Amino acid sequence: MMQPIISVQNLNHYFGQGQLRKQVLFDVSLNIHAGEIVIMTGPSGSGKTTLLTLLGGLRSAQEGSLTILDQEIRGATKQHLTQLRKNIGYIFQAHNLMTFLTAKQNVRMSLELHARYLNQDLDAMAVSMLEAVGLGHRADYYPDGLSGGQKQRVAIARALISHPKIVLADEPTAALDKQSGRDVVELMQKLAKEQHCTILLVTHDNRILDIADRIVYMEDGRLVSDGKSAIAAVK
Ligand SMILES: Nc1ncnc2c1ncn2[C@@H]1O[C@H](COP(=O)(O)OP(=O)(O)OP(=O)(O)O)[C@@H](O)[C@H]1O
Repeated sequence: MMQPIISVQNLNHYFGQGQLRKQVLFDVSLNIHAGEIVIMTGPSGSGKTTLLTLLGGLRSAQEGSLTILDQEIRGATKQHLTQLRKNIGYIFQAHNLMTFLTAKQNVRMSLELHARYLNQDLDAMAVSMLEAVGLGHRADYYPDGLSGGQKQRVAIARALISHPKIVLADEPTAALDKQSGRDVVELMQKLAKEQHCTILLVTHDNRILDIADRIVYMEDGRLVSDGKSAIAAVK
C-alpha cells in the first residue's frame, strides 16, 4: 500500500480558551491517498470546515497526529504552514478572486509564488489553463464581468495551474445553479485525474456526491462513516 498523502490519527480540536474552551473535533482518524477524491459531508456545525482547514494546513493541529505530505503538522509554526501551503490549491465558495485583476492575471498570480516557473511565459500558461476550463475567450475579463459559474472556473484554473498535490474545496457549488454546479465539479474531477491530485471537498450538495471516490460523513465533531456506503447515509 502506498503512503497516504494525508494521515490523521486521533485528532482532537478545540476553539476558545478557559471556560469557553469547546471541543469541536473528537478522535478523528483518516488516511487519504494520492489521486483520491474525498467528499466530506454532514450537518451544519458538525466540524467539516474545521477538519478541512486542518487537512489543508490552514491551521495548526493541537492534539493527536496530522501528517500532510510527510510533514507533521501538530504544533506547526506559521512559517512551516506557509511553506506547506504552496503545495495546496484552494477553491472556496466566494472564490476569492481579486476584483482588480483580470481572469488571466488572477490565474497567473498563483504561478508567481513558485520560483520554478519564473523563467516561463506565465501569461501563455495562464491562458492555456483558462482554455482548459473553457474560458480562453474570457481571459481579459474582470471577475465582475463573469457569471458565478465562470468565476468558479477561474478559481479552479488558479488552484490547479501550479499542479498542487492537494486541492481543497469548501462548498464549491453552493452559489451555482444545477448545471453550472455539475460542470464545475466534473471539471475538477477531470483535471484532478489528469494531474493525479487529491481533492478534498466539503459540501451539502447531494447532487455531486457521485464524483467522490470516497465519502466521509461527520456528525457532532466525529467521523461516523467513511466509504462509498456513506452515500446511503446522506441520501
Ligand atoms: N473560529 C471559531 N471559534 C469558535 N468556534 C468555532 C470557530 N469555528 C467554528 N466553530 C464551531 O465549531 C463547530 C464546527 O464548525 P464547522 O464550521 O467546522 O462546521 P461545519 O460542519 O463546517 O458547518 P457548516 O456546514 O455550517 O459550514 C461549530 O460548533 C462552530 O460553531
